[in-house]
Amino acid sequence: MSMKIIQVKDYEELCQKAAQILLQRVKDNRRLRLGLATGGTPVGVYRNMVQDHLDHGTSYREIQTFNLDEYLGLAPDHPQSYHAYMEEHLFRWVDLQPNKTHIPDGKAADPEAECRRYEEMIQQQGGIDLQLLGIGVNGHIGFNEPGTPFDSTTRVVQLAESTRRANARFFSEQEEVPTHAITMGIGTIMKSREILLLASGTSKAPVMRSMLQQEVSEQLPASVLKRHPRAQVIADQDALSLVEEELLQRFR
Ligand SMILES: O=P(O)(O)OC[C@H]1O[C@](O)(CO)[C@@H](O)[C@@H]1O
Repeated sequence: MSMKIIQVKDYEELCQKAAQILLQRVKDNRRLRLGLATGGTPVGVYRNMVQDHLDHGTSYREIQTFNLDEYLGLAPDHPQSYHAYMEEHLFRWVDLQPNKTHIPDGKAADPEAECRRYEEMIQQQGGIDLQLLGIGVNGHIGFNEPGTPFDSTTRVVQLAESTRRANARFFSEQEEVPTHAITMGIGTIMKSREILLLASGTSKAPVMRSMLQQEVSEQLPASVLKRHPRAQVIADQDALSLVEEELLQRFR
């Protein structure tokens, strides 16, 4: 199977659909190794998972999670760190075990060593079964900006200015947005057995068109998913508003 697109009406439906797929995998495999993403898009997905946990008691006790990335220089308790984001939106509400949730340490004394440790730990734990992804307006996945080699692994990267601008909304000032991050590489992401990418809203419409239209290229990191044997994209009508119906048909 090659990359498939699930088209949904709006953000709410996107979140329901994504949560439904994640929950199914969690129920099928109590020891699932789940790759998690941050950013605005997955917030509603996590809300649906929390609601399901409260309503139906779906348990995460044996689940391991691996986050894609973390800002360099932000301690876990910094309010804009991805550690804090995960606590706020998911970890504190469900029964995930703290020793089974993994996020790169943005405050590591030796960031290069931290990257090696993180990459090795993922592979030692058996690799990721299902990786959740968002997409940046420039096509980045994780913090893998355009030009990232497809065989890259976990490493320190410099953020593109467009990424820092897009994420400035979470900080009080643009200057506070870190300039660097630790991110899984494209190679790390592509080793996942299954991938689920989410795209919502008109700001993602141009990049979604490019991703579907253009050849696979390191200039558009998310395009690599067209080479993954089990990748699905859930996108709402706004995100697909610039994609011609004929092109969409090829990914159904
Ligand atoms: O969901 P958003 O906020 O549009 O972000 C898209 C992507 O950009 C990032 O937030 C990084 O800039 C990723 O973590 C995310 O997947």
